[in-house]
Amino acid sequence: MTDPVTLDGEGRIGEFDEKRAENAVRELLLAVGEDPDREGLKETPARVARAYREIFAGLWQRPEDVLTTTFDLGHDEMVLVKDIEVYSTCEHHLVPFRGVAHVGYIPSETGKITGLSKLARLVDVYARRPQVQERLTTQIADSLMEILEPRGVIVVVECEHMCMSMRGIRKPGAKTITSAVRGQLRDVATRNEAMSLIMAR
Ligand SMILES: Nc1nc2c(ncn2[C@@H]2O[C@H](COP(=O)(O)OP(=O)(O)OP(=O)(O)O)[C@@H](O)[C@H]2O)c(=O)[nH]1
Ligand SMILES: [Zn+2]
Repeated sequence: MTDPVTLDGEGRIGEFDEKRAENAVRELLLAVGEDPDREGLKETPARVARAYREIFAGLWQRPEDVLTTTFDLGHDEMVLVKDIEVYSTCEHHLVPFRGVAHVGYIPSETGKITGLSKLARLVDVYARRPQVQERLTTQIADSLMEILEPRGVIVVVECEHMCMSMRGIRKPGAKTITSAVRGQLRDVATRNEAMSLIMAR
């Protein structure tokens, strides 16, 4: 099965090469000293390839593909969706990092807003790529600024990185918090209001 040709975030044309991923997983199993032909592993390369297709699906999506529904409601106060679950993949070790994202914005003068679920979809577009948390955070903020032209944006991401928990420094529970703030949300009072909403449990 091959994907239809799609555009990735940078406008490149391409497709996920499932066969190549499958071969690479088989090679990896051999490299770690496993037997990819033993009963339990026979289907694993194909399974992992399908999983990678899903985990990295965001490479073939653009933010404008998901921020489709916009309305001009004239609402000019802050809109904030918090605790959006994030599953992403650390580009250094190809292991997961997971946590939550909080995404807020103050609509444009005309009150251009988007569907709430679209903010969560936007998080997924960028999370489903090989990532670092800082880039994930700024990409969400910058694409919202570009597409909704709001007066301000705040994005806060809190994640635990498996590369710090299950290997290396082995510090499970350590959380990394990153933020990106644009436009009017840089004003101290507005930013503090957003942060108190985000931090309230
Ligand atoms: N800034 C940033 N660093 C990350 C992120 N995910 C993983 N890292 C770090 O990337 C670094 C890669 O460091 P290297 O020294 O090249 O790799 P390494 O030898 O495996 O490092 P250790 O994890 O310290 O064992 C590590 O310090 C990771 O903690 C991220 O989202 N943002
Ligand atoms: Zn890592």
